[in-house]
Amino acid sequence: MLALEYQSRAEGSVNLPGSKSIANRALLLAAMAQGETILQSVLDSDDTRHMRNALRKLGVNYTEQHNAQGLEVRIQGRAGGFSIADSAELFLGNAGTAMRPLTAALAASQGIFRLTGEERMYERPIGPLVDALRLLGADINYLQEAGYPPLLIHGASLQGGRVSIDGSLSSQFVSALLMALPLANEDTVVELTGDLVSLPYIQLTLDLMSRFGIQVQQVDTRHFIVPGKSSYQSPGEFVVEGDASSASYFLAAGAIAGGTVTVKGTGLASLQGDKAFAEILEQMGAQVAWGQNHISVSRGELQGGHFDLNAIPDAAMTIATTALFAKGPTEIRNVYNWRLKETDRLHAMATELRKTGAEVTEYDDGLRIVPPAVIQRARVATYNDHRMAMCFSLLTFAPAGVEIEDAQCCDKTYPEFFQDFSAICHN
Ligand SMILES: O=C(O)C1=C[C@@H](OP(=O)(O)O)[C@@H](O)[C@H](O)C1
Ligand SMILES: C=C(OP(=O)(O)O)C(=O)O
Repeated sequence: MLALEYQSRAEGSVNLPGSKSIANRALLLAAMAQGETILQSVLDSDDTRHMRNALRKLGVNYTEQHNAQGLEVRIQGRAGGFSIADSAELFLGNAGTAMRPLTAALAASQGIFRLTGEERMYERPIGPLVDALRLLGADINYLQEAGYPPLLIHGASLQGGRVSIDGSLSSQFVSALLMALPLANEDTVVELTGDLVSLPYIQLTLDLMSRFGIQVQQVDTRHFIVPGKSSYQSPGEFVVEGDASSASYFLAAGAIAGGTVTVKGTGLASLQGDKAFAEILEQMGAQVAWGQNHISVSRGELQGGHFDLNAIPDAAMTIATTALFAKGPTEIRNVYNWRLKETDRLHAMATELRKTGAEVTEYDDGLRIVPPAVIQRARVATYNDHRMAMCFSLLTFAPAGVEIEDAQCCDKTYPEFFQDFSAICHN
């Protein structure tokens, strides 16, 4: 249990760790590309370790070295899919950005692959992705419950042509399919169905594919054409930008208790949708200054509000704890898929926010949070969810402080979070 005592002020700057979403995409695309890729500032955390270990088991040659910018990974690309002589078991923890993309890439590779993970991974759906891949000729079997990992994949050649995929539970299904389709035998027209979620992550995938030499044609918001029989091309050196979701905890600290807090590594030029978190803070009353590659936030009189946060589901959790410091209620809506992530985040968040004295209504797709007159000291359970540990750290700015159970679950995306966070906190 980690006790965070009262801190009256937030001030300083932080060099963000690399983006999880970009690192796991870049690692996979570099492994399938023609030529050597040197990835710089790669996030070194559980989620990217699962991807890196999986690539190693798939026979990808790479070296790792720490330098001043963080982790450098030099990858010898395979100029195509993966090929192993017999079978491999890949343990992917609870990393959605490893499980979903590898499922698609391995369905189009050679060999027999068993994809396993933590218990929670077996409760996170993958059915819509498997359905789409099967339509293209993939041979994928569920080893436990239909629609969920673990999976047994017999690599096959994917046909291409036309395919539709339901994007209403996770954008990762769409991203995974798009990234694997250059391995198919012909071009593929992809149609997205359902109420789409987390859209900026699909754009991120298209941007990364383009950086690795594959141009996807976007016909309209629901139709894409991906060239088949194509190989990714190494961009040479590629620098992973700072993680915009990780930035949210520091920016919220500035909004609540600034001083000015600056995050370095994400900003106007960032490819990540979660940079929009700073705009929500601004709407709540914080002062925000943008640079190409940094964002600074200073304190303002924070007001609650009504926000549709479907586009920024990860940073949205930080709005829920920031809401405790705002005047008036905050409603966060259209985040139904919080229920499918590291834990049922709607339920977990409602339960833990109530411990502070807040009045919380849990909807199917969101929360209404009425802040308490005085925030109570809570012992916050984290449900093995890194973002629960990180977003509740903001309660250090309440005079009562906060206690966080199993705080080290932040290892999933940000092992040094509490060191970096304490460096901007002052009493
Ligand atoms: O594609 C990605 O890198 C991600 C997409 C989002 O998931 P959903 O599309 O499931 O909302 C996000 O929550 C996750 O942390 C990373
Ligand atoms: C939802 C998340 O992770 P994953 O990539 O496992 O989906 C997250 O990081 O908040």
